[in-house]
Amino acid sequence: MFRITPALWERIHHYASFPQTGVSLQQMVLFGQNPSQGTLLRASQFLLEELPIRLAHRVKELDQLPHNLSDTPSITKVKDWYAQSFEELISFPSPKLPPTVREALMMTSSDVSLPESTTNPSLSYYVDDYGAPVSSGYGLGPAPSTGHSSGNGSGNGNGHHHKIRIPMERRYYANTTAVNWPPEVQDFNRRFTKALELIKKRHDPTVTTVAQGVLEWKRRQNARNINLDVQHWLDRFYLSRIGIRFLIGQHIALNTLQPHPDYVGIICTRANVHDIVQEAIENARFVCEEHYAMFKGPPVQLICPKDLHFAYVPGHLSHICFELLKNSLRAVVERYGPEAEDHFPPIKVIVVEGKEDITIKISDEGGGIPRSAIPLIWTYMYTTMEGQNIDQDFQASDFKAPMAGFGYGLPLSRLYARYFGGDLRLISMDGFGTDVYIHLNRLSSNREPLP
Ligand SMILES: Nc1ncnc2c1ncn2[C@@H]1O[C@H](COP(=O)(O)OP(=O)(O)OP(=O)(O)O)[C@@H](O)[C@H]1O
Repeated sequence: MFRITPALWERIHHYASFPQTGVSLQQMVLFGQNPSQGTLLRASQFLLEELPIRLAHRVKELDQLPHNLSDTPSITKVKDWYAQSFEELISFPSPKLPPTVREALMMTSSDVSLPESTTNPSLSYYVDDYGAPVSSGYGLGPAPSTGHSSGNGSGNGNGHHHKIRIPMERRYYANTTAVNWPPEVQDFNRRFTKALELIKKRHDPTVTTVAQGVLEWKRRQNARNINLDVQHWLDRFYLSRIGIRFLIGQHIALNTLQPHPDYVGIICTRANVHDIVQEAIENARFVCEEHYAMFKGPPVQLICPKDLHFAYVPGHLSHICFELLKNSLRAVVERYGPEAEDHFPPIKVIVVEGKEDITIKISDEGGGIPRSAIPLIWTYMYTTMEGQNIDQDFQASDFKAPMAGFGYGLPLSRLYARYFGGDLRLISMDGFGTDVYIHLNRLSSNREPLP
């Protein structure tokens, strides 16, 4: 079993004293196009610096959770995973590179204009425990030296040597197409990708394990709902996890997937909204029919231009739509009863493209939600499904959920929407039905909100 030694704690605290650096979807698209081994190396070096900072922030937070939550075995387990991944990254051996290659790596592009990112509007939602808005963590503060970060191996590796921090777009990217990369570079990229794959896998069950911890704690406290500070903490923690997994997933994809004209890593530059929503409708109806043992679930009407494209991570959008559709289907079935199979009122999905946003509205006639319950629906663990238990199968991934019962659908979907500068809103007409609006920022220049 992994243990956090006092020396490791010291490193964790040191890294946690540095701000995290947010990236935007637009930057990731531009930097990841036609990557050379040099670009990939540069991206690895950025991650070797950025990921330990993000992980360290989380280990520290996991350790300082309020109300003795950090004592639950599940939370301790998650903390150890974060610390272990942190240690693997900070001790990852740097490549031995000839001076010419090191110089080439430091070159940033002159013919590509590097896009800057803008503040993510959802950042204002993530306040710290004292009610103050959290900072974006972006800026020119000092960064810890990892011995990898500058690409020239000049860091002393003891973590106490500071240097001026350059903006993300210059740290992540180098214009390296005309360089002949020695085999060491490819070898390093391959090894680093393998290490990231292991780390990603280790953290697969994080959401369910943390949920388990909160559930244990809720039972111990005999509490019906979770406190506001725990709620805020979970929002920050899960949001940060989306970001860490996005960076890791993007890097693995860039290193391992065959080039595709519509994809840069896991980002689809021409994500077709109609097709993604249609697929989510089919999947949600299937799960609903299985769950209620029905032949035909409530009908879903989709009104969406067939040629509406934008740059997005399709997995994030499918996840949001699937979760919301499941909620609507369940509400309709429970209001009318499974025997009303042929008379269910349809759920309407309308997609519209505006100047800044693409908005998806999902309207159901499932009876709505009483106003008194509205604040609760955004809290984790709030569900009206009977027999709340964490399905062990759910561990496999975030994207394989049962019909309902976990109380994570709405709050997690909202985090996914906010991650790239969008939002999620719900308006209910008690006694009639619910409208949910998914706002997606189509400009994709917002950097990640990093609490
Ligand atoms: N469209 C809707 N109509 C009526 N009630 C809804 C609707 N959407 C959500 N709710 C209510 O909000 C609660 C919380 O929803 P949420 O999606 O967060 O969790 P869940 O569906 O219960 O479980 P899961 O984590 O599996 O999604 C639901 O249990 C339900 O009572």
